[in-house]
Amino acid sequence: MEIQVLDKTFVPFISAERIQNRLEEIATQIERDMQGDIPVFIGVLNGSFMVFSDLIKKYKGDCEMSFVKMASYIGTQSSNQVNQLLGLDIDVTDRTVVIIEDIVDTGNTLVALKKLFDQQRPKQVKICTLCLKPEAYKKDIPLDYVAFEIENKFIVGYGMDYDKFGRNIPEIYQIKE
Ligand SMILES: O=P(O)(O)OC[C@H]1O[C@H](OP(=O)(O)OP(=O)(O)O)[C@H](O)[C@@H]1O
Ligand code: HPA
Repeated sequence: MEIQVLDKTFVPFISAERIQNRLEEIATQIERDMQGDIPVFIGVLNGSFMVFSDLIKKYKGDCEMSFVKMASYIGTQSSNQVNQLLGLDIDVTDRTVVIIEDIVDTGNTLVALKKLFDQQRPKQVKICTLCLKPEAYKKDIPLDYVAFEIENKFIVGYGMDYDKFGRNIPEIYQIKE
């Protein structure tokens, strides 16, 4: 069923069940790749709060976690300027960092995050994202874990907003054009 968020109409896109199934697979994949390392999971606020919570509940190994807060979107458009609103409060020197994003779109946020983390000389930085828009992403930072590759259309729900609204919707909706 269609939903309305502010002035835009959205149609159902990825169900809550499909999200949980993919997160189960990705948690298992990360566990396998850690090979004894204790990762530091970093959630990128605001958008990643739901995927972060669900993914780390499915991760069975030892881990640490923290958050950073970045913002760049106005409505449905990237402003191309990524502002860091909350910085890193954990020492990641020589640690394996797993950055958890809700979506990689233009990749502007990812470039800013990579710069922030590389300054701290971690052992490695892995990138995990719930959604990736391959047509929009033109940066060369490799993505390690991608739950869904999607077309280049605006989405909302499961943490992601349209102009601050829609984050609390438990599944993902796509804009109706
Ligand atoms: O690849 P990009 O084009 O940079 O887009 C991806 C970023 O955009 C969203 O954040 P936003 O800046 O909207 O802040 P929010 O997390 O508070 O919604 C999303 O959570 C990603 O962090
Ligand atoms: O499609 C999107 N929806 C919500 N937030 C976003 N941030 C980048 N792309 C998107």
